[in-house]
Amino acid sequence: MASISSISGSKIRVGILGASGYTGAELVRMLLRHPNVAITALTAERQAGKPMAEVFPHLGGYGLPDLVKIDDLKWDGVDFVFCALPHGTTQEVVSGLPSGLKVVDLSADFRLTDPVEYATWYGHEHRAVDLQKEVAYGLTEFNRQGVRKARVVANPGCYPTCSLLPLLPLLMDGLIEPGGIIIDAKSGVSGAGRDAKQANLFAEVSEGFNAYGVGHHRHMPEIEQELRLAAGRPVTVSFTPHLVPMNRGMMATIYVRMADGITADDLRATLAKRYADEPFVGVTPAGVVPATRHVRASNHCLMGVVADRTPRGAIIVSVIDNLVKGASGQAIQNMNVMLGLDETTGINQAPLFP
Ligand SMILES: NC(=O)C1=CN([C@@H]2O[C@H](COP(=O)(O)OP(=O)(O)OC[C@H]3O[C@@H](n4cnc5c(N)ncnc54)[C@H](OP(=O)(O)O)[C@@H]3O)[C@@H](O)[C@H]2O)C=CC1
Ligand SMILES: CC(=O)N[C@@H](CCC(=O)OP(=O)(O)O)C(=O)O
Repeated sequence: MASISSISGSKIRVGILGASGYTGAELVRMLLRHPNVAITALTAERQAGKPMAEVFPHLGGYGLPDLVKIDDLKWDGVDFVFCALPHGTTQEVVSGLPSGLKVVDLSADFRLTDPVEYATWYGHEHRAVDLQKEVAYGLTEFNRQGVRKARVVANPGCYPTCSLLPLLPLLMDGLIEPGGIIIDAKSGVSGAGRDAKQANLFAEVSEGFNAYGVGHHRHMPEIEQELRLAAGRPVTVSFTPHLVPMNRGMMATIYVRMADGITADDLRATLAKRYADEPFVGVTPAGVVPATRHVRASNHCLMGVVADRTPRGAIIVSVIDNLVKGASGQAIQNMNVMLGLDETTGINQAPLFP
């Protein structure tokens, strides 16, 4: 049998932990068209031992390695790791990896910089406090330098990505007030992962939709952590996620109060200027708000701004694909930055419409 390095030539040999899950499969789908990458290892837990095509028939015929348990993985055949495991399992796994490996972690385990805050929201002590200090938060458009230098990158959550991209530039420029921000967000069901859960059964999800985590969702501290850095002072948000009957897609409808003398046109102009050179972030023209199908299966975030009738009120609508810019696409964007590749390599496909 040929060795891994001779199969992959000079390509970067990538391992995906959690490849039997939704974000793992999305990483595989996207990396198969990445010209600098060879997928050399895929792991699973309950599905270990199976060929990828048995778990995901749409990924058959690409010569992918079979799924193995993490403990059975041959690390000498891997240069770069994507970790797509449930939060709570990842701190121990990542801190046990060979020290030369670069990692993008898609879970929430390394996103909160304060281990005390982590313990408060995730219900257990942080298990890799020393490693946490060297992790970069990977909202790529706002931390390229940190991501470039980091060995471990914490990929942001899907709701934080969708909310932070419009809010950060406006807070940084003092165009909106840091108090009273309301984020009313909706996610497709793939956001909850592939694990069987009663709440995600067709009969529970279809023909209706529901709010969840009301008043206490764990993405709140992550959003506030990054908004605090942008505003230079504490920021609290009201954040309510909803589960809607679609497979993929996410929308955040955000209510903000503008600073004195600022108009919705000013907000739109500021966002358009901030993102003019960004390949993955766009702003819709006045009078147009984006829909989830405008970014489906792409690494794009699209946002629109409208004046509200309330005094100094504005409404921002931001959309992403939770599995792409909200997870696997942004993870590959971060890998590209960490490896000094063109940031758009392998992930610059247009959205799938309709
Ligand atoms: N889905 C989304 O839209 C987003 C997800 N994320 C985060 O990305 C991570 C992966 O999410 P997602 O792909 O949706 O999750 P899934 O539930 O679909 O997949 C989880 C994966 O982890 C494996 N796994 C589960 N438990 C263990 C364990 N104890 N040890 C080793 N492997 C294990 C599963 O293997 P098996 O099935 O074989 O047991 C599976 O491959 C999560 O942390 C999630 O919060 C982040 C942003 C968006
Ligand atoms: C629809 C749905 O259930 N979505 C998930 C968010 C997915 C995600 O980004 O979660 P992590 O922070 O674990 O990465 C949730 O609300 O928990």
